[in-house]
Amino acid sequence: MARATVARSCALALLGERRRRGARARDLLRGANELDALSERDRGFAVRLVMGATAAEGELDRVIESHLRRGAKLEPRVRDALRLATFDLLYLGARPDVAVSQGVELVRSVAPRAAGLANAVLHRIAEKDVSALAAARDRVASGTFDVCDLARVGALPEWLCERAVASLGTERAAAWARAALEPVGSWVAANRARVTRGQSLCHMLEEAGCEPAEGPLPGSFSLGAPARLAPSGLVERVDALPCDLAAQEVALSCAPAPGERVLEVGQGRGTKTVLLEGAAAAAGGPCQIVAVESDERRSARAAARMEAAGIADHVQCLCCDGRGLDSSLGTFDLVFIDAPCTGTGTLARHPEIAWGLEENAPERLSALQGELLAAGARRVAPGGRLVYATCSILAEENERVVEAFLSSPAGAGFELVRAGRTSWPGADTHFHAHLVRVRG
Ligand SMILES: C[S@@+](CC[C@H](N)C(=O)[O-])C[C@H]1O[C@@H](n2cnc3c(N)ncnc32)[C@H](O)[C@@H]1O
Repeated sequence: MARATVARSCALALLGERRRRGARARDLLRGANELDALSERDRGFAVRLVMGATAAEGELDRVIESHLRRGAKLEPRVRDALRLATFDLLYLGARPDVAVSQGVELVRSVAPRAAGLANAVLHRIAEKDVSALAAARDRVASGTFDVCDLARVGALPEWLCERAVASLGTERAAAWARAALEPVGSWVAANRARVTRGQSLCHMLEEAGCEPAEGPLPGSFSLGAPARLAPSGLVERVDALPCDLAAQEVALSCAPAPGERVLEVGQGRGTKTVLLEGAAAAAGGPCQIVAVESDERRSARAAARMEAAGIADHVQCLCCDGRGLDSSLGTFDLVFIDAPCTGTGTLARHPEIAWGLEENAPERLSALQGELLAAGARRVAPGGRLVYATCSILAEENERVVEAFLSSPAGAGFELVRAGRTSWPGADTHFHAHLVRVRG
């Protein structure tokens, strides 16, 4: 009897740990000692399995349950093993006999008595669902698909696919769904506010064994060996900022001039704050940023990060609600709203998002987004810029929010300069809209 491979066994252990600790897959994988014992290849496979089985969770359960007796209950660790095997079978193109026998062995390793059930279920999936998915893929490729096909191909909830089609049109929605389970690139940005170190980041990344390659944006690098980044200390010292190309594009598109006053709403951990300071520094000198974040822990972490980045003298971190900004803050040359959103442009990087979202999340968030935009607009100086950004693909969080703002009293005196989504292959999708205050 073949035993489950070491990569699959490791993936099963990690999936179980994730479930027990309620941890996010990415956080768990970052600190997982189990992975260190694996070869580079096995490590990559185990990571792919954990990320994929998490991202596809709801669809894998639908498929598995369609072959169980009604009301049958699965032990959580048996379900984990079946999810891994089903993901392998359907989405990684494993040879069916290999995926089935490996899945059975995985189940046997945690619950020997469930091996027979696993064998029956996985055989049925191999017989029925592999060809059904291939047919759905063909229809998506030829543009003759419906929402169910899109949901199967991307292992996504149908309601989300429906909204993606309404927001993006069929062609871009198909590309978005197909990319949902694909691994994304590992990108870093240089801290360009720290000029001497920023200039040699490529060298430092090489020395750390990260295999950097220069990216298409100033200070951007893709990493061939991203696992080497954490131990290098470059992130801790804020020489390098782990940051997808789409997020880098958004920050660079705002590029404050030296000496400008900037208000950032939704600072999070401060990645874009450093990028904004870096853009100003590259243009000749620092800008002055007031960065607002409502989450206390994040705000405190951002403040510490600004110290480590060497820009604390130019950045004031405020923990408060961006909807109630104090007028004593004055006005700003640039107000940048990095709005909380569904994150539907980052599914491949954040595998919990798709099946964790409630159907009313876009509406709930768009109300908050509109309020943040209106409050931020009040702090824009005459002639100043207002930039609204999300990492969502959905029109209700993007275009609709900007349109509602422009047609409301808060939007009087603002003009839309440009708006659109980022479109780097193998990267996240962000939305950014640039407005100017034309009247006082
Ligand atoms: C898209 S994330 C920010 C990402 C961050 N700017 C970066 O570059 O890493 C949005 C942030 O807005 C914060 N937020 C949510 N509601 C807010 C509110 N009412 N006022 C201020 N910040 C808020 C969230 O806590 C979250 O950190």
